[in-house]
Amino acid sequence: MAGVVNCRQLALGTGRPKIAVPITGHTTAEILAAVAPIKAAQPDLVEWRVDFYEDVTDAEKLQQTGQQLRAALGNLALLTTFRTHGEGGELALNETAYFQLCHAILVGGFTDALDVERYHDEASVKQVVAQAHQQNVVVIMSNHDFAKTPAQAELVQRLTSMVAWGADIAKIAVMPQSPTDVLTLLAATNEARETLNQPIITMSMGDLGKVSRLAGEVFGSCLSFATVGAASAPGQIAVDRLRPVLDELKLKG
Ligand SMILES: O=C1C[C@@](O)(C(=O)O)C[C@@H](O)[C@@H]1O
Repeated sequence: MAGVVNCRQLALGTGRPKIAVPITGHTTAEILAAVAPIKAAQPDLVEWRVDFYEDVTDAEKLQQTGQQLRAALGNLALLTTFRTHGEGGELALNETAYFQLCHAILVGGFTDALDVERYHDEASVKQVVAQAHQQNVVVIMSNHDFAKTPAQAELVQRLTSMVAWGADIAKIAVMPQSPTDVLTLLAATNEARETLNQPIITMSMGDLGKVSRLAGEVFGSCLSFATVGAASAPGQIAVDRLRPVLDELKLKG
C-alpha cells in the first residue's frame, strides 16, 4: 500500500487526489499574472512549466522569476518541471543542459518539488535526486509517451524503476489509441499502487483518457492536472469542473 509524501501544506498519497494547475507563461510578467486567477480557483499545487519560459536557460533570471513566483504563491506548494521536447515539452536540451537546469532550479531554493525525467543518464538522475533530497525537495520522477500506451507490465516496470532510482513519487503519462489503452493505464496504476510504497501519478491523455484524470482515488493516482486558462497537455479539464467529480468519487470510510 502506497505511503504518503508531504510537500509543503500537502499530503500526497492519501484521500482524494490533489489538484495541480500548470503555469505556461512565456515571460515573467505572464507567469506572475497567472497566479491570482489560479489562487482564486484554489488548487492544491501549482506546476511551473519552465520549458515555456523564454529565459529558462539563463540561471539567474530563472531563479529570480522562481523566487518571485514563490513569494506570490503564499503557502501553495510549487512543483517545477522542465519537460524536454522528446517527452512532449516545448524545448530540446542536451543532457548537460538538462541537468544544469535541474541544478539551477534547486540552487534557486524556490521550489517544493522537482520533476526529474526518468529516461536520462542514470548517474546524473541519481545525483539530482540526492541534491533535491538534501534540500528537502520532493522528487516527482516522470515519463511521457505522447504517441501510445505501452503494455501494463511495461508501465508498472517504468514506475517501479523510478522508485528504484530514488523517486518520492513516480509519474507516467501516456496516450491512448483505444478504450482498451485507457483500461491498460488504469490497471497498471492499480497494480503499481499495490506493489509500491511510494505514491504514484498516472494519466491517460487526450479525450479518450479523461476518465483517468477523474478516477485517481479509485485506481491509485494521487494528483490530477487541471486548468485555469491554458492546458499543458491534452485532456486536462478545468479545475472547477474537476473538483466536484473528485469529490463525488471520494471513497467514504
Ligand atoms: O507530467 C505532467 C502531466 C501532464 O503531462 C498531463 O498530462 O496532465 C501535464 C504536465 O504539465 C505535467 O508535467
